[in-house]
Amino acid sequence: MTSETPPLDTTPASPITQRKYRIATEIVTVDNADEHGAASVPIYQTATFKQKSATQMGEYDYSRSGNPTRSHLENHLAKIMGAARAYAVTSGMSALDVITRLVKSGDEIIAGDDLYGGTNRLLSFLAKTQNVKTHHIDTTNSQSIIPHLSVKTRLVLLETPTNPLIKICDIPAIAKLVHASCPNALVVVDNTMMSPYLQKPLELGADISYHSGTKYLSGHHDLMAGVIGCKTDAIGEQIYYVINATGCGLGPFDSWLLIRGVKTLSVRMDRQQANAQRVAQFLEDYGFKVHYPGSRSHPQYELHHKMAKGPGAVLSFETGDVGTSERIVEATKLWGISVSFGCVNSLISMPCRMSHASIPAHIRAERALPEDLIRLCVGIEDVEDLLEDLYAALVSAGALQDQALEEKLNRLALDGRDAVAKRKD
Ligand SMILES: Cc1ncc(COP(=O)(O)O)c(C=O)c1O
Ligand SMILES: N[C@@H](CCSC[C@H](N)C(=O)O)C(=O)O
Repeated sequence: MTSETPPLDTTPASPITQRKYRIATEIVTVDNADEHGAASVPIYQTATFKQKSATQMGEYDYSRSGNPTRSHLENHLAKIMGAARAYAVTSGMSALDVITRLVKSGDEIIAGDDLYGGTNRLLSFLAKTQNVKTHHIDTTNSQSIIPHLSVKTRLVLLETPTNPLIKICDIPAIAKLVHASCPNALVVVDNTMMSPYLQKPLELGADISYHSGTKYLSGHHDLMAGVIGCKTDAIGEQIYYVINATGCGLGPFDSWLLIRGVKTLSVRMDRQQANAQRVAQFLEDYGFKVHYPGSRSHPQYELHHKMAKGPGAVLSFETGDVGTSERIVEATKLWGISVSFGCVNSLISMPCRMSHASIPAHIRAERALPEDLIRLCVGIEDVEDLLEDLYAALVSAGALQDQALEEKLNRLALDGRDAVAKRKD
């Protein structure tokens, strides 16, 4: 697709009320006017497109510039994100890379003090190599942005909820402050944790909303992708220019996989967050400090629910001891030890050892990121199995006392060792 081609109108409406379909319907309804009536969007696995003549160019010429499978995905994403334009690129980091290319040497970025480790790494790289300074602030206090706003401010980069401390910021309030004093600044929201099903930053005042499509949008950890949604065509033009110039557009097969994955977003998310709610409650009942916007104890519970339709399925909790946390993570069986989130399978990780290990230890300490923090990404399994597995891990790690279960777990471990020894004999 060329930068001039407007997205297809993919906004069907209810025949009775004439209003836009509800988000769960929009998510699963991928328009596909295929000439053969293919039920699934075809994969245009091609680098080039033949032209009618030397002077008459078709809609597509080269897949770096545009590909019909990617266009289908992008039109669909624009619809569900409420974006004028949406673009699909090769990873979430690639999406942020494209966005930060709108920043020039001497400009400044304002970002949170709790944010994904890879984002922190890219911002540090820009500071070292491009003379682009980032001010890291506590985004939970909207006013804390004011002293840093200036003519140099080009991007204000927000996560809400943040990864991994699940802090919430007030998108409308911050966007208002930024737009009032810095007309050239763009408010950019990393909406990976929520997905457009739960939260639509562009409708809350953001100029750009982006996602790691690797996570909820695809849902199965079988692809890497990034998605950029733009509030206006003018911003979309700038973003498209960078994508075409740098060549990071998503390939046809991954575009197809992402179309397939996104169709089940609402059912996955409903189930995942229902499970997460139970897991958060379970941990709170045992006295752990839990970070989850579905918990009434979350300091910004009200604010989060003003902006989002649900709490999502990522939560973190503290045990008070790094060794205990390591033992818990290693004792789980159903919860896979893995970075990332948004997958249908449940995952457990220690951010300071894994996803946020690239943030130097002294900066993690300055930003009060607890070293013992455990992050849970809750999947679609039967929640009773998830709770039993977590309970057994907490007991076996010594975080909870249950002598009968401890003895049983020890017996099972010994039986297991005996069985292995017998097999070797
Ligand atoms: C909040 C958040 N944003 C962006 C990214 C980057 O996405 P990707 O891994 O697809 O590059 C990640 C994780 O990797 C993330 O957790
Ligand atoms: N080795 C990777 C770690 C990726 S972390 C992925 C995800 N965003 C998460 O929060 O778990 C890296 O250093 O980038």
